[in-house]
Amino acid sequence: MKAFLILEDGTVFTGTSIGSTRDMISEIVFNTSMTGYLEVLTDPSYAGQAVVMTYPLIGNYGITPDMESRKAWPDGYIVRELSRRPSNFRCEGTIQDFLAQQDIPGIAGIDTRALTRILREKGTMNGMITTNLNYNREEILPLLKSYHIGDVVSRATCRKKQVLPGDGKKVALLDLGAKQNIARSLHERGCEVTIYPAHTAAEEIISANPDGIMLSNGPGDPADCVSIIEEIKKIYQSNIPVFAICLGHQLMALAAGAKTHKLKYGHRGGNHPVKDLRTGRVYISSQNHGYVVDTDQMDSSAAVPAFVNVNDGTNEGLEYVGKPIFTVQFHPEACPGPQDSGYLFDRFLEMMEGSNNA
Ligand SMILES: NC(=O)CC[C@H](N)C(=O)O
Repeated sequence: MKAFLILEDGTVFTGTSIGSTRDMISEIVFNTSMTGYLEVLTDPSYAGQAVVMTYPLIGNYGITPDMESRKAWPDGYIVRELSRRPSNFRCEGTIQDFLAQQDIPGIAGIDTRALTRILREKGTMNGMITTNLNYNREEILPLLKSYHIGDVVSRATCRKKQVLPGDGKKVALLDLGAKQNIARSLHERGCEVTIYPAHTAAEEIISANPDGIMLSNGPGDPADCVSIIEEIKKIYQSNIPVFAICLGHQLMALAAGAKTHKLKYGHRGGNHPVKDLRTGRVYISSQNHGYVVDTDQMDSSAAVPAFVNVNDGTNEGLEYVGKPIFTVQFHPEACPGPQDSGYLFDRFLEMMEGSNNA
């Protein structure tokens, strides 16, 4: 069946429908990872976005047990070509069936590199995938222009508190739409991990007396998370060690009085170089973010840059002054992508060892 991708600037791509055939409107973002499409699909940070994969052949190893959460999150999925016959000893099905089961509309057979060039030059924009042959472009364009994602963290977070037992440090993980490998990375280092829903009051977390608090990744515009930022301000005031990733990093910065802004087309992929300003060493990181902390206007008595993106010089991490808090914009939990920065979980463990609170 034919499908169309209509962009906010009026460009139309014609391809083949994959997954669900219903209409969808979303923000269109591109990911440059060459593998790990299942971890991308199940990363809750994609809630409220449709993902274009720039790598031209997707689905080669089918659906494997590499889910990063309970379901797929993107509103839509855009590929050049889907593998017709996946092959892998762990393969449990095809991506086509998975997208249909998860009710995600997609489009295949379009020039995803041409599409990515448009998004890179004009910036991220909204788009629609439709299978309606009689779509009316003039009616659709204003809908695309006025579309706004809204509160996606509430959709992506867990419903109930959950505990992963361990004999080591007690970590409270605030689930803003967390990828599973964050909890797994702490758990495999012996930690007892208590996962809290995003709207948990800071008092509840602090009164459980954890050795450390981890703020996870998550979807949407960080500045929209007004009530969560208020709770994070209380976490900032406590002297409990904090490690935060991506949305967690942005929310801690907002809680400390900084500002965030939207990047032209974001960083999404598995080969973004980041420099650790403490050691001068560069790591290749996994990334998925559209917003960034504005360090130009940040009060340097509150926090100082700890990592910087080597490609565009944007902030990739902060170290808080006089507080056991450090936060990163990239993904040390990888999944998908390089595991080079996994050592940051060890740094968090060391920080919990050294803290008065621990
Ligand atoms: N992976 C994330 O946590 C992303 C954070 C935020 N939603 C952004 O796009 O910048």
